[in-house]
Amino acid sequence: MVVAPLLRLPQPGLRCMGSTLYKSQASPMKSRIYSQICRLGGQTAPCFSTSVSRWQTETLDRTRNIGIIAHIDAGKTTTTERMLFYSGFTRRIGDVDEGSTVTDFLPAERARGITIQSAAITFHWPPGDGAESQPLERDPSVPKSTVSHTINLIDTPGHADFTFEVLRSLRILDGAVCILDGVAGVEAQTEQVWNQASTYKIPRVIYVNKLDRDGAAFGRTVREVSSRLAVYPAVCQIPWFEGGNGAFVGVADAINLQGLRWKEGEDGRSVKMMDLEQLDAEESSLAQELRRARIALVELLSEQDEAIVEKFFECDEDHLAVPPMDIIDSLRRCVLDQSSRIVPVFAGASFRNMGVQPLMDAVVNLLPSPPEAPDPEVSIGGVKGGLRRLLSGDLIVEQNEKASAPVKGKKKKKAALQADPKDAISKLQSCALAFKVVNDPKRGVLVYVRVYSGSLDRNSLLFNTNLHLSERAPRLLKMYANDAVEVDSIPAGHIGVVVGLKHARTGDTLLSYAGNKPTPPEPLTSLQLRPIDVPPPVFFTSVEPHSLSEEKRMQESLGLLLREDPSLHVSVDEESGQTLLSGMGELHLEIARDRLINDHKAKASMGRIEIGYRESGLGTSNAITKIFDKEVAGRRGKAGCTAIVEPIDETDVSDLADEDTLLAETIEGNQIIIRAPGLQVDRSSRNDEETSPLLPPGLDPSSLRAALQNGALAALARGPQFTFPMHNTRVTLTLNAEEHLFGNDTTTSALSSAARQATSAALRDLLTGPGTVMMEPVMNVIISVDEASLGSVVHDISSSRGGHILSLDEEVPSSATDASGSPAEDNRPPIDPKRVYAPPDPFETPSVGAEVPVSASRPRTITAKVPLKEMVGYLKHLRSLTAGRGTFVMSVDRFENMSAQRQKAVLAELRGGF
Ligand SMILES: Nc1nc2c(ncn2[C@@H]2O[C@H](COP(=O)(O)OP(=O)(O)OP(=O)(O)O)[C@@H](O)[C@H]2O)c(=O)[nH]1
Repeated sequence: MVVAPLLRLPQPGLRCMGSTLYKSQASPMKSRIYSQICRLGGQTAPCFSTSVSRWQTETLDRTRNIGIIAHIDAGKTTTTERMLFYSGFTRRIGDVDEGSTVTDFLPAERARGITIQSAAITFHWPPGDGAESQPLERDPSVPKSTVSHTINLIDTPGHADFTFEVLRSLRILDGAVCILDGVAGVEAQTEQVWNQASTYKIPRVIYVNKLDRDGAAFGRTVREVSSRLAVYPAVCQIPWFEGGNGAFVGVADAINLQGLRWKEGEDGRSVKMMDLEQLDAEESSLAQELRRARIALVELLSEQDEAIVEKFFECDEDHLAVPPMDIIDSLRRCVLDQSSRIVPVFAGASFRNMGVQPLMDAVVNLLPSPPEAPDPEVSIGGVKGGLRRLLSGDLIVEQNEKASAPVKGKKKKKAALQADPKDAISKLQSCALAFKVVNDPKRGVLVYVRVYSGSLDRNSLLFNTNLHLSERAPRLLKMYANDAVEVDSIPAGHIGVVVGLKHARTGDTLLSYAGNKPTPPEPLTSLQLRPIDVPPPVFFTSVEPHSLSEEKRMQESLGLLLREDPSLHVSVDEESGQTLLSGMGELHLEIARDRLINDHKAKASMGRIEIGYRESGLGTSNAITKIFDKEVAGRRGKAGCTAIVEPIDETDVSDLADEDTLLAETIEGNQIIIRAPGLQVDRSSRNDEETSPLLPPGLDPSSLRAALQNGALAALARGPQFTFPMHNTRVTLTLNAEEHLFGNDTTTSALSSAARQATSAALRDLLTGPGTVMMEPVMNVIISVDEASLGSVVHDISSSRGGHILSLDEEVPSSATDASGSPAEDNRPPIDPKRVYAPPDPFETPSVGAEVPVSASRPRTITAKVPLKEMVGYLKHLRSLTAGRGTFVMSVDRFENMSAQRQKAVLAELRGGF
């Protein structure tokens, strides 16, 4: 029984095995591995000692923080389960279809067979004690996969509704395995996730799975990789089909020039290995193809890597003679070099337990360790750049030079940056990104963190730069799916869990710093690791507790859900008192409902899931002044302000800020401008606090600003005519000290009420003048179909669904597929798939490797803009139009004004119910 790392140099004891099964041999190497397996077989999870003496930076070289990304159903969970099994982490292979997997451990995930939450798991490959147990020096003449590595694996979800879950997980990865379905090839969602990974410059390898299925086409998939993902596929393995077109039985390895054959029906731990001569005897056409694959591989690498060219000449220009170790080194250099565009491709059928161990070797051999990964982007005081540059002081120096001319409305931040930022940076002890918050029924709320610099220690005070508060980290854990071990610190480059945090949410940046101050020195308070913009939620539903006594518990559960997933939003409709939950998609809200009711045991029900329409003004309102004057909780409150509302297109507020501007900010599609002429705000105080001689004691400009902003936001949550939230609306609030401040009676709650009343009145004023309009979410839709169904799908989108077709290309414009909204890849020229090596697929003519077949099954991509309403339930319809082959992805493009006719129809439908 062998769980052998395969993509290594042939070992003396292994090389001679020829066509005998590994299992029956007893080389010294194998018996070492065997004893490890037996030992690991006796426990469900390998144990870390609580002292992390070797869990330090020097072990980082043997650590991989990787993720698996793919289209839904490509086989991520199935492959992960095999990885856990072969590494000795589990003793039996979990099955997605039976609901017994380790990674999909939420009840909702097991029930639906899809991955919803990303789970972080640590295991070792090759089996052993991971990075900690290894000698620090490595023999460079053998592959990295000959020594045990620590793999932190983040399983990312594949459904489009969970785009932000994917993005959040991607941010913390140093490398990724992209799994493709060998039958479906590169699908629309693969492109989407691929482009998201490109945004973060994540080095990747590709694994073509499901090659055991009828219709599997490795060669076609490889060519699609070049044409649709715009990278050069470096074919490292080719599939082994019995007799050329029979059952899938293994792979031929172009790096080591050997055949690997698994036995049908076994758990995959026994692998028959054969060298080229043996392969010639057993499967000669495969051996010939393997030679072609090796030549193509060396040729491709030579185009990008000088070192391999030298080796090639040293080997008398014989492609087959180049040593495997040189090829591995060259591949690694290309994978880590962002400009190379080379992506190694591997083959397998995880469900049949074939191909997973070589893939794990590739993870260790080819993907980067944390220090080799691209410098993570940070933003600090309005500047963006790499974390390593920030820590070395370069980023701040550069910014100081740029910041010498002050910019309107941003004086405070610039001033802070100029106040010896280098000194502040030197006080930074550690910074980490909370990438996942999970409510564990036994352990409480677990905050998964990736530490980027320093070491996050137990009991240290963590400042949350998103929430601007500090909390202590009482306990730290190293996680194994749903098993955990306590540790004293989590060093840079590693992933761990903080238990006991009360506030930290998914996506927050946490840092510890030297000194006893309650907040870190400026500009550290604004440090953000890889911030992401979350687009507005487009579906909503009401949540109702079963009884009044359940209200508190329901709100607590909702609070937890929001910490776990900040792309969910909760609001309360002021008039009806209803709690509304909004999210990115129907499935997103359905899952939230399941989690609330089944996992959090909240006694509540959810209403129908509806589209989140918006409302916007068609012109500018009159200036409306309101004075709030009322006794609240035994205390008189009096304050006033003037509001004007108007529609906007632009979201840039920097030009609107002047000396009198207290706030100019865009929040959720609306702008709030607060002006206070003559308030004489002094920003020069020693403690960096603002003051004004005109404000009553206990009120400072910062609380005045927050109170007015909250009031305006509350009013914007409900439009005057259709009661949908306002969008594309600018509210300008003006506070005149003489008329609107009333000494000690002016409290923050009175100011907030005055702002709310004035804004609401200005919104109502629109109805007697220009009026308002309903807005609807319009989606960027990318549909993948084959040539035969192209016509009917295009017709359906443009005539029945009121969509605009933007393009009918085979190439997908990468920016359109990037749900993060940022341009994904640079504009690199497309790659001609005809120039790419790919082995022939069964039943194809041998020349097919150079020829792209033009047939009815050629994949086509339709890019369109379609109102979200018309996309509800679209998948089912698309499947019926395309004989089950079509897939699509969509992301919010923008909210658009609706025509009077469409508005009338939608309102009638809403009143009458769907
Ligand atoms: N024939 C065959 N089926 C496979 C293979 N790998 C996975 N499957 C099946 O494909 C389906 C989807 O597999 P999963 O592992 O759940 O896919 P996933 O990518 O994790 O899906 P999500 O979690 O929903 O994103 C399951 O029914 C698997 O049994 C394979 O190599 N061959």
